Amino acid sequence: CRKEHTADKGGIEITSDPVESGGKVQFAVDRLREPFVVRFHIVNKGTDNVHLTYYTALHRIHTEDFFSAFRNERNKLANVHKFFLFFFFCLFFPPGASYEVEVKYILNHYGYFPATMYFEFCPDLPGSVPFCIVREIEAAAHTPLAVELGPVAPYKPFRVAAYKPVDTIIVDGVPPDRTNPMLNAPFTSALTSRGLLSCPLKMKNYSHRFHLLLHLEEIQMEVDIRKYDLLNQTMTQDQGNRKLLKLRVPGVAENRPSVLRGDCLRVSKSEDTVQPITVYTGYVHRVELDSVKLGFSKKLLQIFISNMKFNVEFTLNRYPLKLQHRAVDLAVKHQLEEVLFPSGAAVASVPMPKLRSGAYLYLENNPEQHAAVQRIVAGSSKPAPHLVFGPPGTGKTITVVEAINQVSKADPSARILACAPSNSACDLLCERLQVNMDSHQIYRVYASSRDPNSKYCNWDESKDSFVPPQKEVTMKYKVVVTTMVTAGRLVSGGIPVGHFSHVFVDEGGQAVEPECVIAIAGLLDAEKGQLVLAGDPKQLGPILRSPLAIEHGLGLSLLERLMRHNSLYQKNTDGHFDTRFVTKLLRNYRSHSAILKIPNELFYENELQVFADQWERETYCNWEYLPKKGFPVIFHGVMGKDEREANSPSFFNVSEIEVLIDYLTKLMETQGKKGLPKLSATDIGIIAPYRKQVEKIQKALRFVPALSRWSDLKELKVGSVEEFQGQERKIIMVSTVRSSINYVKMDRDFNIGFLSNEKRFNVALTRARSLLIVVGNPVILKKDPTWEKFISYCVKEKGYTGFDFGDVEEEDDIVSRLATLKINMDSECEYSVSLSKTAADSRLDSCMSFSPDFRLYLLS
Ligand SMILES: Nc1ncnc2c1ncn2[C@@H]1O[C@H](COP(=O)(O)OP(=O)(O)OP(=O)(O)O)[C@@H](O)[C@H]1O
Repeated sequence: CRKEHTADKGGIEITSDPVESGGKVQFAVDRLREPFVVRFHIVNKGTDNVHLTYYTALHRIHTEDFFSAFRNERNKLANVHKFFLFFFFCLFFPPGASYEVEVKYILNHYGYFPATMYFEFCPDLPGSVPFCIVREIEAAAHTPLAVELGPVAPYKPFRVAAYKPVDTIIVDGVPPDRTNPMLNAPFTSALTSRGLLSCPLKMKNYSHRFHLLLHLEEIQMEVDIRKYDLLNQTMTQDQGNRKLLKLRVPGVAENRPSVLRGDCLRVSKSEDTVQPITVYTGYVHRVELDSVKLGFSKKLLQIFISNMKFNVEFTLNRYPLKLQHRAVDLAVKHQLEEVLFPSGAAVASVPMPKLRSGAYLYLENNPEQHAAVQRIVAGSSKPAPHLVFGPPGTGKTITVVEAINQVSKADPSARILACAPSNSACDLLCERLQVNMDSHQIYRVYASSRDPNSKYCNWDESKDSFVPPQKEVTMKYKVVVTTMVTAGRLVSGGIPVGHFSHVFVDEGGQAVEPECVIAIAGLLDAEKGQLVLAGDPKQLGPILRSPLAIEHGLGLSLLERLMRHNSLYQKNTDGHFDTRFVTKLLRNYRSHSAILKIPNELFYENELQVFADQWERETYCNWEYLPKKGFPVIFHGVMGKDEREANSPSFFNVSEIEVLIDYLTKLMETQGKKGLPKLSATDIGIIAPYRKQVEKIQKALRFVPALSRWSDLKELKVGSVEEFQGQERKIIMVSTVRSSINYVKMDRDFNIGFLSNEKRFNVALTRARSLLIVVGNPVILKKDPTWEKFISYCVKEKGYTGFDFGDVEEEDDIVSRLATLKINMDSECEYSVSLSKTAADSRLDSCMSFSPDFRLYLLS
């Protein structure tokens, strides 16, 4: 369809200066606010008379930025137009005649400004049908930084291999040391009754139902992973270890596909066609940004030569799934009914203890937090779990940390397991625990794929690697911190049931129930153990692939299930929670009220109260670069381009990075002046939804000399929303990247990006204490109702700056014009449209969003 539109036809030929390629005229504008001219030469090379009936530009650039002049061959100015209007006239084109259209670009901002030129012609013959020729224009204004960050190679997507059943011989490879061999057991369960899925979850059907849901999820994962299979790939010998082969896997850093150390891939030589085909399994020894290092059998290494082509199949890592299957079985075996389906019957009345002095005893200023810690120390909900829930920044993690501290002080024999779904959340727990507890008492257990950053952990210096936690060593520590999945290793390692008197789970809303149960079943005593779950169901939840598993409740965390379906955790008739079981926190100690306003309105019924320290939250209220003093939120509108490079599927947007770097430089220049505090790189966090953008931002941080004045620049955290869940920074910058509407569906399908994901929006926008800067394309983001609220709020409060998208009102003018027109499209489509106002609205709205392909699609 696009080719059809951009093709010359009817004898008319359109060339341009700068020269177009494939219907696209691309050029860079060196200086802002200076005109750049694109010339279109229209020649009738045919034998018939033709009329140019109208031409127009579809775009959203401010009218002052873009206008055209129309000249005939004697260079006389025929017409000067400002675009954003449709031009109707009838220009006679006899054979051999030529005209020139000049389009002048004046860019006021750095960024990427696309437009589509649309010319319509009609042959001068009775009954003839009009036709159109389209040219796309892409104007870009970039700083040297953007040039440095631009694509290293044009994007070339990987070809998806079609599945063909073949007869194979498998040659096993060499796994890395200490890989748990408990992987890839055969898929056993028979998918039985639908009834099992439709009846309510009970202890009786607990394991069966979760086995079934987990298998449904696994089937979908199997289907999804096939999409990443690769054809005709070469591998290289690793320079450091010649026994390993390196394979490029673009997207691996973004879990597309998800590959971890110890996983295995299957490769076969592309030239092998005679069956049975030999398939070599390679074990992943190391995952890098866009490649993996694989250990194969000698048999492959002996025949390996460079440039040898391979077909590659990814396989699913079943380890976390197997642990979840085992956990739900153990839950039944160890009769955890009063923990997972508490009735409250066995709850004893216990006195509230007096708390000992501790680092976080400022919790005394908050009666809910203080009481929660007391109740946890007393074990007042036992054996039922105690839930701590509340919106962002209300001190859930601090309450958990202080409760751990107080429990360990009150009972020297207490042994505590502290878990969270992600490593970053576990690291935060460790960091905060160490404020008040002796580091010798805390043991951080890492999975083998992690870098060590804690002194007391399962890192073996002599082996330069993580080792499985030794039972005797682990049991000596008062507090063990690990992710829920890695907690499964404690069960495998033989830590006895009841060793841990307490299990604390932070960010409990982020894990599916069987994942959470890994840290409980086989570890916690069903009667004497105390489980504490903290989290916020409105923040990031579990990531699942199977629509069927989601439909039947696998997406519900244990925390959320208890809150929704168990009366102990619901408000009683007087509208209050039973505080023996539930603590609801509502005082936000983190952020300025302007930062919280929209999330509070959208997700928390305005219940959230601002309690953050006044000096801290208002630190940036007078910053000279705020669009409005007193409102420490900036939405900086950027007309960027979401690009990809080489064959990585991940996106980046250099125009947004330029703006981020500009703000960072301004923050650096102004720190310590005019009442602003000195800043360290750890005070700032940058959130981006795609791995490539994270990588490019990190590169930009190294590129800008001014920023090297921050000696701890490496500590400036750049990461995904998932990596920021539970975290906070004085200043948070968010780069939304998305600038083309036609990638939005992809975001939804792969569960990436910011759009169409309220929870990600909520987490990203509630991390800042005193300054929040969001950089993005308002026109695209506004299509999402949540973002539309936030952007309108920023505009209304005068926190909006950057590219002027205020022309949207003017669209109404065009829409009304359109509405009155009968538009004849090209002969292929052969339809005349009389647009109604509403139809025109939606058509034009879509036309005006920046994707050229999409606009062309609509035109057709
Ligand atoms: N009672 C309190 N008084 C003063 N500051 C507090 C209090 N409780 C928590 N804080 C501070 O508030 C901030 C947010 O706390 P915390 O990270 O525990 O919140 P959270 O509810 O876990 O947040 P999130 O939902 O984002 O994970 C921290 O800086 C913490 O030190």
